Amino acid sequence: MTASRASAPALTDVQRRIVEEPAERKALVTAGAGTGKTFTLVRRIEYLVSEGLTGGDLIVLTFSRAASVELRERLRSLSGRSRHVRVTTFDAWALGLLREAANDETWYARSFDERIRAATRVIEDEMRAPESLDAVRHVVIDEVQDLVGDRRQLVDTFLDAYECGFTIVGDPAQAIYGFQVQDPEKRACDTGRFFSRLRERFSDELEEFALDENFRAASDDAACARPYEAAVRACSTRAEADAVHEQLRMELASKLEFGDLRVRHVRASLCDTKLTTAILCATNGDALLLSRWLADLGIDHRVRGGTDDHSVPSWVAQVVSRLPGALSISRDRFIEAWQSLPHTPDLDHGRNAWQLLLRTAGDRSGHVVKLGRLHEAIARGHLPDSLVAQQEDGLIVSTFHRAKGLEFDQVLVVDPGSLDDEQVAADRCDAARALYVAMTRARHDLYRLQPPDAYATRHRGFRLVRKVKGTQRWGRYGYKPSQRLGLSFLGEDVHGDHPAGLEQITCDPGKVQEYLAHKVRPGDEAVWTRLNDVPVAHEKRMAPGYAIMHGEQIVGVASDVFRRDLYRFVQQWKSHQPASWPRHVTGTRVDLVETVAGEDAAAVRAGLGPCGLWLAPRLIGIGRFHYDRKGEDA
Ligand SMILES: Nc1ncnc2c1ncn2[C@@H]1O[C@H](COP(=O)(O)OP(=O)(O)OP(=O)(O)O)[C@@H](O)[C@H]1O
Repeated sequence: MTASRASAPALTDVQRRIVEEPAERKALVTAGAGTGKTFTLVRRIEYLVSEGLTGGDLIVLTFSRAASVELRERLRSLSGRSRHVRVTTFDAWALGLLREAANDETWYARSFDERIRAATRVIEDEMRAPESLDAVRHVVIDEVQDLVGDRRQLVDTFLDAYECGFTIVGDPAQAIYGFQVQDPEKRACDTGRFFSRLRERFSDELEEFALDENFRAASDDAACARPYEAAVRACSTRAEADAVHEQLRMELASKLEFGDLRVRHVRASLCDTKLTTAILCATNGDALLLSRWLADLGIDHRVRGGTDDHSVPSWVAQVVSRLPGALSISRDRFIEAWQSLPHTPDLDHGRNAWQLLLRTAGDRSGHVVKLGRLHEAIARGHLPDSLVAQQEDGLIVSTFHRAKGLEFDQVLVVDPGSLDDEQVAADRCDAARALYVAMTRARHDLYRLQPPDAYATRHRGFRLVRKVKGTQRWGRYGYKPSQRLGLSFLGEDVHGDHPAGLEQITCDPGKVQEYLAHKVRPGDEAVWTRLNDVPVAHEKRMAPGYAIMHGEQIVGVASDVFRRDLYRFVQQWKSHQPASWPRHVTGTRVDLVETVAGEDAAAVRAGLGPCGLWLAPRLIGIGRFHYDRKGEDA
């Protein structure tokens, strides 16, 4: 997705004007999909750096870790000091401000939204606002259409309080991060409010720009959603959303069907490594079922996680396990351990890995990594974006939302179907904009893809796979209201406090770690097996324990989060009867093997050293329940 500076395309006249504005300029750029907003921002940052701005003078803000990694990657392709500009998410920026204002470590334990609100109060209060903010000369924000709720307030407050220039870019037609404001009414009011506030507040100084040349779409098919941009941008009522959603669906229906994936040459063109390919679905439930279909056909792929899903790579725990008893690591010891890892990782990658660890948990000298600090950073999720970046190569399956900001050579879009009657206007507008985003991601080819009924969330107009109330999960229901046939998995479903083998079901934890490092691969099947028949603690509202099996080997046990959500799901209908719990749950796959930070004492008891870091599988998919009792089998 990046190009070296020498081979980078030339800027258009408007792009150049934006790029070369003085640092004190307040510039708002609104433009459609694929018109080069991010491309222009990168060059703008490069220009500002060439004009003498440094890390302290320049703030670059993005929404998600994925967006900040993408922007940083693009900056890295440039030469000089712009490679080192700090790109940060709103959440990381807020946390940084709070820590500067008062070195109170308890901020880590608060939610993202709490930190954002607290950081806003810090900026408002002259006595507490960090001095570093006085130095800021320019703020760059990408995808500003998503700025709603607390994050909008944070930026509003900062721009009111500090006199600095800004370059803010966005596309109102792609405003779909509605989850930041749960209440759809409030969300409808908030959408677009940042743009209008900016225009009011800086009416005299604001310089507005529009980009209108689409550089992404190199074919008519790839450009087919463009004519709907104005309608998508403007839609705010139920009728408008329904109309444009239907028009986009009809446009999609006129595109070529990708073909039957059971046919070998069709599969081969899906997995062509010379092309980047994405399959996009409306919901995560759709994406998980589609992923199951691909797995059943033996097609390698990755499901794109959410913005806050992050996993620490397995090499971290593997390196630590090669340094028994160590409390800190030097570069030489790290490289030595790195070279002994399985799957012969290359040395350049090892040198980068060392730099990432230093950034995460380096000591004052900048030459040694403290393992205690590393444990703390992993446990708190306070990690550099590049350490936890999702792997983006190969075939990607994603929701429409999560594909925002990305582009691919070929894109296959699954028809989202008509909007549900019960959806309110704000959600309908979000859905129309999400479909527009999906249909604007292709560089060359845009296709339709229809999964078979067995892998679709709807059957004969009935939603058999739907969101489970009060959880982030997707549930598989039957035609009878009492039927509970499966549940989706989340990142935190494998118990992380103690390593596999130590509690609930005992075996040699060291051997499990070896097994995870050498035998478990992304895409492998995992089966959840109920550990006991005791109808567990109803007062704790938890389902029984489950062991996670990879073939004959136990690789983990279910976390309390999973057991509570399973309890809630199964008991939803049968609240006055003792529930029957699935004997097995199949249909889960290993997403990856990751490093987790658990209890130090548990690691010591397990013979895994003093650092509390070990390997655990992360699982994905919508499981399928298998019950003991006849007639209830899924
Ligand atoms: N002046 C240009 N000449 C040639 N290609 C360009 C130019 N500007 C941008 N591009 C290319 O157009 C594509 C889209 O650019 P970019 O991702 O920056 O668009 P965007 O407006 O941020 O898109 P979206 O909002 O849809 O994510 C990229 O491949 C980029 O390299």
